[in-house]
Amino acid sequence: MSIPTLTPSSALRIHDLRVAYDGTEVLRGTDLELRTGEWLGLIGPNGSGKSTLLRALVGLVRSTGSVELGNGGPPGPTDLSLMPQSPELPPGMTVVEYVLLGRTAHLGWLRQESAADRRVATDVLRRLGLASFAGRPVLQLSGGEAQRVVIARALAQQSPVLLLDEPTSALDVGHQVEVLELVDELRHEDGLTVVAAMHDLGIAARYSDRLALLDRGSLAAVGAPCDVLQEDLVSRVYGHPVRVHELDGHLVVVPAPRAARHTPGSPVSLADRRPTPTPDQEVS
Ligand SMILES: Nc1ncnc2c1ncn2[C@@H]1O[C@H](COP(=O)(O)OP(=O)(O)OP(=O)(O)O)[C@@H](O)[C@H]1O
Repeated sequence: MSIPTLTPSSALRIHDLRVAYDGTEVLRGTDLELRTGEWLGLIGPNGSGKSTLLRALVGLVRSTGSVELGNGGPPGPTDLSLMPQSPELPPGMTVVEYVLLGRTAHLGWLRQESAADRRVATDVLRRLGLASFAGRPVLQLSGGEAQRVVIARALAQQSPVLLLDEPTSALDVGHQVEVLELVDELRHEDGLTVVAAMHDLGIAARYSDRLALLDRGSLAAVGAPCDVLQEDLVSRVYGHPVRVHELDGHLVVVPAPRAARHTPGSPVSLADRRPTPTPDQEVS
């Protein structure tokens, strides 16, 4: 695979990134270049390598290949911020203390948060509608509240590149839109670059400039959502037929029946005519 050219507006260049667990390669030679301010949606079935790719970018798993910032150097501790899929919430910590952990990489040698760090944390909490939760123990939050607090911690890091691993999986539709709109606002206002692994293909298409589709550790397609969300490609990669529709100008992906068992007017198969067995006729 050819090396993508690093343009001056690149936020990140990933070249030949590979990860193996116990000798089995689960991420195979990934090449991607992210433009500054771009939103890249990472999609693919369970186990296709989305989290592994995000974790490799921040050095949480051992990888080979290279990850470079736009200036050609390796990312430092404040350059990439990852919101993990299932973070552990520390017992005994309040919401604001947890969000302040996002400032860790910015702390000076005294390791003390400044008033400016606390301002960032409270501002992020306010923007996510979590101000009233600041003093609550993190372990007492609902799943959706906890997910927003974890996003708040990632945003408090104020990194130019934000990596989100299924950021809205626990959120109701209202909070889903609220969180994604806030991230979108930040990227337009501050030039934030976003990589978000998402299972809802319609939502991914709605917010992403480009989608990267992973299939068993390899990139099957990268491009504009309408080019990647092709019925035959998505059906093949996900192993289930899908239909892609356009609704109010947005793409919607819905599962299709694997094969119609019976439609009115069509011949009924023998299997369909067979009477349902009574309990004593059940075969083991
Ligand atoms: N720590 C680990 N040790 C061994 N194998 C792992 C480990 N973490 C992930 N894997 C394997 O690597 C592959 C990719 O997993 P990964 O979590 O990156 O997939 P994913 O696309 O994020 O999946 P999902 O959509 O289910 O979250 C899977 O086969 C998974 O079982």
